[in-house]
Amino acid sequence: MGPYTITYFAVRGRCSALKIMLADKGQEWKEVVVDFPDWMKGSLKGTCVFGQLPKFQDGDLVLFQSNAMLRHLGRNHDAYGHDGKEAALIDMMCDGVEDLRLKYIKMIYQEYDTGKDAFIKDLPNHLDKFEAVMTKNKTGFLVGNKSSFADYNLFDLLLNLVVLSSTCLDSFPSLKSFVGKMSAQPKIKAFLDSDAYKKLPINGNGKQ
Ligand SMILES: N[C@@H](CCC(=O)N[C@@H](CSC(=S)NCCc1ccccc1)C(=O)NCC(=O)O)C(=O)O
Repeated sequence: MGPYTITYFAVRGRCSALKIMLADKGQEWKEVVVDFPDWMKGSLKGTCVFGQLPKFQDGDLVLFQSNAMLRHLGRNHDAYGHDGKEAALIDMMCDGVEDLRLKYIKMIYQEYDTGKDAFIKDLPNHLDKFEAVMTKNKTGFLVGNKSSFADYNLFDLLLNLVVLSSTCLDSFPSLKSFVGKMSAQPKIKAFLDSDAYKKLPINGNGKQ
């Protein structure tokens, strides 16, 4: 696999789950950081399948859609379950994470001042679904007995949510333990402690 190149804006956004997974799998990658004014000129945008970033290159394979990138790495780095049934459940959980991520993104970019408090108030109604799955599975992962791309996606989103509301996991012990264990994984810890990660804002509008 590889070499890997990630082309994105100078934000964590939709690429930090991907990078956390790559780091945990001991992989290296190149980054092409796109300046927003350059992006607005349209030459790169016109080459993107959906007119958007991130763009992910794995050798001569070029992918768009951040969840497709996670699935591709899941297939190639033993993070897509032990069989078709687990793979289907992992897909389901990744789609569930995407639903919550989209609500988060909408609040951050479109409704931060008027909608932040309501979002935080409603958050337990979403976190309790992931808490129930994590608790029922008993392994410390969403599905099966090893980390999948859905776990990296959830972990990244939970890190953002804890920045937004530091106490949001206090009523969810399985999720809190999950974040603690993932954060303590040596390769993940090294990446989260790196300047490459820390120097980037979570979102593109300075809100978090
Ligand atoms: N379904 C896609 C969504 C990709 C996406 O939304 N990309 C955004 C960036 S990712 C994101 S969280 N966007 C939120 C707002 C934003 C825009 C530009 C820079 C940073 C953030 C983008 O390319 N915006 C520029 C454009 O559409 O011309 C995926 O999962 O990759």
